[in-house]
Amino acid sequence: MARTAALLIENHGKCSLSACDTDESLRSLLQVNEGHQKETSRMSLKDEVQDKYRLVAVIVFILGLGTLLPWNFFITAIPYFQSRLTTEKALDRISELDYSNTSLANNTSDKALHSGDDFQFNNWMTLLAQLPLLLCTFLNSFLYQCVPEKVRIAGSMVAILFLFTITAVLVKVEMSPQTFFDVTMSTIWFINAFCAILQGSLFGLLTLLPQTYSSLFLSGQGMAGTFAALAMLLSMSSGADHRTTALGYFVTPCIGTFISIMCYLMLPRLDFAKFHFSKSGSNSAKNYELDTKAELLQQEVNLEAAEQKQAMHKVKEAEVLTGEGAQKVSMCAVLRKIWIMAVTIVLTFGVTLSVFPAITAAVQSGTTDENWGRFFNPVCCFLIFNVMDWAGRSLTSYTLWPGPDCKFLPLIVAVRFIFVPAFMLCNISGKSYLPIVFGNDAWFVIFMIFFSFTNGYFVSLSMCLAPKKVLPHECEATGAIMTFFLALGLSVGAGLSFLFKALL
Ligand SMILES: Nc1nc2c(ncn2[C@@H]2O[C@H](CO)[C@@H](O)[C@H]2O)c(=O)[nH]1
Repeated sequence: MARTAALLIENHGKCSLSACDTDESLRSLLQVNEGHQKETSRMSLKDEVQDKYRLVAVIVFILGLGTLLPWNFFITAIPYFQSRLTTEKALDRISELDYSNTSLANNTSDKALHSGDDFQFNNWMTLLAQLPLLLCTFLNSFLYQCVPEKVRIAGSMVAILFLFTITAVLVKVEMSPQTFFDVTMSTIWFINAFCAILQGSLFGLLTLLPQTYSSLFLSGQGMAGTFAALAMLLSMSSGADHRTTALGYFVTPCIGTFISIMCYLMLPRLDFAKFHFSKSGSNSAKNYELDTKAELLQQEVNLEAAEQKQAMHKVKEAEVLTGEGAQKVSMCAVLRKIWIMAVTIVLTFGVTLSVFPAITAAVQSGTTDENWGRFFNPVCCFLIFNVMDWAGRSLTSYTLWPGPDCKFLPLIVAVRFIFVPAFMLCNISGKSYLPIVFGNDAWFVIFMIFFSFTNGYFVSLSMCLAPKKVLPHECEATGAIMTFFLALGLSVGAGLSFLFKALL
């Protein structure tokens, strides 16, 4: 190992010397070489600092779950919001009627109850959740320089907790449907704005931890939807009345967010996190370089003599790359390399959000079984979506088909557009233009399984393949660009949902 370390230092010198010949570059090269002694002790320190009991891993998973709680708890509760808006709107209309004409009263109240979506709640909710995500992802890229990370993360979580508490309290407060709609939409806007700042800041923090922790964070995000669907099913099966059920349901994310805050506050106390977070922003590029070498060195210990040659090649490659790291990263150059992945994620989320949840949540069971009718939506729409979405994301741990060089990926993903008419032709009441072709519940379940699985798979695939198309020093920029396109895809889909709803 010592011999390899010496070779590395020698190599580093040669490589960097050929790459740079100005005084400044030579000075920085000397600094880097001076740092090699520190590097060796850092490497041994890294060996010692372990994630005890995998506590940091668990906390990162919970934080991931916490970031997508707001979006998932709001979409899963669509029937609650609609029932509140619909019933009260219907009552409003009934009170405006001339009660001497009973049959008219019956007809109109029936119509009002069935029109259900007078406020276009699903569409507005989707749009007002995703637009702040897009805007605040932008905002966070400036905010991170002037607002400390602790304030952004802890502040956002406290704000989310406060807004969830308001939502839970509102369950028991009577108000006019219009006021209820306005207050709910404002809550959705602000809760998702804070959520975007939280998500962006946590992604930034995660770059300081080993890569497996980013996967755990994404996994936690994937579990948030399942958590919300299970919370809904549990509160529904408690047998309590509608309002108490909704109250129990909205108290769950309050507890979840509180636990996330506690977890975040615990994080800097853990040695493993302390060690990684001590890397300051300015040092992170250098530390990345050191980490890469430490990992290469560790790998080499176990290599046979023949394999060592190959490993040295890898080291040289890393040296060349870190040499280039000193150069400025051009966003346009990175975008040119990853545009296929960017288009893929926009198309995937564009198709998904254009029907989920705006149209899928309006699909009803074709059976007459009242009990199944109540559970149809939380189970067949939300639980299936979230479990299969998570399964699709997980599959990318085993395969990354069709690989980073496939030029047809956007075309393959565009095939998912077929799900849009498929869902539109399902059992949705009150349609004006389209017939019900897929009235059987089994059709909806089959569509949902393929729709959600491919969503999870292609989202994760594009996020995993993008960094493979760029050099290591361009990875951070790649992450930022992909996060922007992820948010863009969600917003485009949310906007399209209005069009598809109007075509029903
Ligand atoms: N990563 C990420 N995915 C989101 C966000 N909002 C909605 N989604 C995804 O949108 C889909 C529909 O809920 C699921 O795959 C969610 O994970 C967000 O803020 N971040």
